[in-house]
Amino acid sequence: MSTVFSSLPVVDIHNLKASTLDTADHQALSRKLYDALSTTGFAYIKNAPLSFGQDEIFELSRDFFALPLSQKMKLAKKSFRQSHTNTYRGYFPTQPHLTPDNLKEGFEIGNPAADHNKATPAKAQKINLSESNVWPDAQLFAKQERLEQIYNELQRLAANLLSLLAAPLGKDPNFFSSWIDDSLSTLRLLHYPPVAQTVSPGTKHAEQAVRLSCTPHTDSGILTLLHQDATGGLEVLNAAGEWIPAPYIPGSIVVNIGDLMARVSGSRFKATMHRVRAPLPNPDAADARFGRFSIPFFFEPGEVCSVSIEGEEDSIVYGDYLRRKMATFVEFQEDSGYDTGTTEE
Ligand SMILES: O=C(O)CCC(=O)C(=O)O
Ligand SMILES: [Fe+2]
Repeated sequence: MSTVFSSLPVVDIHNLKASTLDTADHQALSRKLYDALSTTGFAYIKNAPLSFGQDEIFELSRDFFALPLSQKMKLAKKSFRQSHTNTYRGYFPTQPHLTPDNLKEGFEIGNPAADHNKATPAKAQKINLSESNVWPDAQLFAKQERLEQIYNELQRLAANLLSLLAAPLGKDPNFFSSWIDDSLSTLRLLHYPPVAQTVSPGTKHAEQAVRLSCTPHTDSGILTLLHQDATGGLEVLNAAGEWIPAPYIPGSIVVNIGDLMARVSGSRFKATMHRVRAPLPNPDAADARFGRFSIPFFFEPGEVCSVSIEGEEDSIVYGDYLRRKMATFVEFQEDSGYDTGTTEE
């Protein structure tokens, strides 16, 4: 359980830019991050060493989602288009018929440098966790290479943050190193279309009238690095049961802990519940189809990585853990509502 916070801590990580951190700076930064993640489970980080900013990453994301649905559906995962071979990476459309309070479309990519020919357990399973990425035609979307660079930078940043956390957790400095090999991290572009806020008759409490586009959840994995646009709507649950807004702070990204990392840390790190309020229609927007955009990067270990859990004798094989979790994710349920046989739209 997190603490009774009323705002989220901000941690300036400009020191990370220095290639060799002096020990005192390193320890101070480790401590600040540790304090944030062991109380609220969430923090804004500022001055991250990234080559791209808010404007670039969201322009790129808008370009993707502005593609016609027929083009995006060419990249749809097999659960939406049975004739497709991509089971894990690619596009998922909104599913208003299944989840009106989870109204989002997304595009997911994995490690661009992964060796897809390597034999992994995934090949024999329904969902291939190590499959290659799928991309729109380059004439329609020219940003594949840039997105791959962004993936690599976020992966490096997550690995650096993890290495800062090893010492305060009392772990060996290389404790997280094996998690980087063949990592299954996911970069997920998300778009939440605008939703008219209709309050059902008889709704007494403001809380019941809240329209959501992402239902309350904890992230399942290790560490999430989230870029969000300036629309607002992300809220984080404190220990008193209050939803605390986590609006965009210019120049920041949000970092939060997932369930597995909470276990690895012997519950010292908190995997805190969060949700996203549905964005309102904005008649002044340049494109009225657009509501909110966000880009979580989920840092994840490799499929065969053995993750040791504090206080538990047996370690967990990450791929097995992920498959069990995925059985509960709506984007991975078969959705015949989208399939019109084998014909492409
Ligand atoms: O869109 C957001 O701000 C949060 C998304 C999120 O929590 C998730 O994808 O796990
Ligand atoms: Fe989340």
